[in-house]
Amino acid sequence: MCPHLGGRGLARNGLERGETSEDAKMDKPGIVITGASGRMGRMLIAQVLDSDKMALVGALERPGSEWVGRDVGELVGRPATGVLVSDDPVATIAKAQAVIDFTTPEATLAFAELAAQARAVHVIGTTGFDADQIARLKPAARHAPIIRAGNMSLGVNLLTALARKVAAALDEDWDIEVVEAHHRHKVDAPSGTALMLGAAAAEGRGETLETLRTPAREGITGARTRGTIGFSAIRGGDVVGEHDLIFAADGERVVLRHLATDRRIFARGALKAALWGQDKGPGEYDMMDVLGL
Ligand SMILES: NC(=O)c1ccc[n+]([C@@H]2O[C@H](COP(=O)([O-])OP(=O)(O)OC[C@H]3O[C@@H](n4cnc5c(N)ncnc54)[C@H](O)[C@@H]3O)[C@@H](O)[C@H]2O)c1
Ligand SMILES: O=C(O)C1=N[C@H](C(=O)O)CCC1
Repeated sequence: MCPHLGGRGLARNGLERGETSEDAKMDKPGIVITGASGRMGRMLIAQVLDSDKMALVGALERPGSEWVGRDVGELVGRPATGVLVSDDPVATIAKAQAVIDFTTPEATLAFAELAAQARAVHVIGTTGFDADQIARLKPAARHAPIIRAGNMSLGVNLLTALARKVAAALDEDWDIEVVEAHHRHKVDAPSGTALMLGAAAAEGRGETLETLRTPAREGITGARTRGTIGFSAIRGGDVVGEHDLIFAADGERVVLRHLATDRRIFARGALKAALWGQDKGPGEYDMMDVLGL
């Protein structure tokens, strides 16, 4: 781990004598967006540019991206901002008070180390981590806050709290299944949201998802094993994200459903997390912490 490069606690209210609004803007938490040209990256850049509570200080793309060296304004169909897309995470993250990251698991692991060196809040929306990759985030969380959630929307986090309660109230006569649908470009399954809902249901039953999760079904699977949690994934078109958590018993079903129709809900949650984390100590947090659920 390198010495402290960045640091938080820069936010303050009002202008100092002789200071312009542009100067004051620099005292707001400086945000770096990774995966800048991605579906979420563009959404995040637009929301940070529109916010009066934070300032965009950097944007990252993978080396070789056609967007490297171009102004982020161009990415979101706006005038030039002076912030150029970079492929240099070391120099860019050193300037950050928060890094908002919706990329890939391996990229996120590298950014976690750099955010920790800068003592910057790392907001992780990336999904598709395996257990080993999640464990590899731990050293970074000893130096700065990491806020990670498979879904940053208020609706899904509320539903997750509800899922825990419903699962606690219903016994194993109620089979639990998660069915999710996403756009044709999504690379991971089950979705991060599906895993959040499954984990909450398992917790409600006093178990972990690792013990209750049933492998994906294909062929002659045999009858369902009582008490397990199953997952099914649909991929197609431009579906933003749909999740059903189904509790199925003889004669009746309870279905908890979330439908996302606009990616702005995820970006909104991520910006909230970046601000919330500014006065938090090192550690691992999630959106339930941010939202106080
Ligand atoms: N937690 C949530 O609320 C939430 C919401 C939406 C998407 N996601 C997740 O966010 C991730 C991204 O989703 P998306 O739809 O924006 O994908 P996307 O493919 O459109 O965007 C990912 C971007 O990351 C860039 N990237 C990859 N490696 C990089 C690197 N080393 N450095 C910099 N940039 C790099 C890619 O070039 C791409 O532009 C996925 O894991 C997705 O599941 C999470
Ligand atoms: O578009 C995606 O990819 C999404 N990923 C998250 C997940 O895996 O649940 C959240 C919904 C959209």
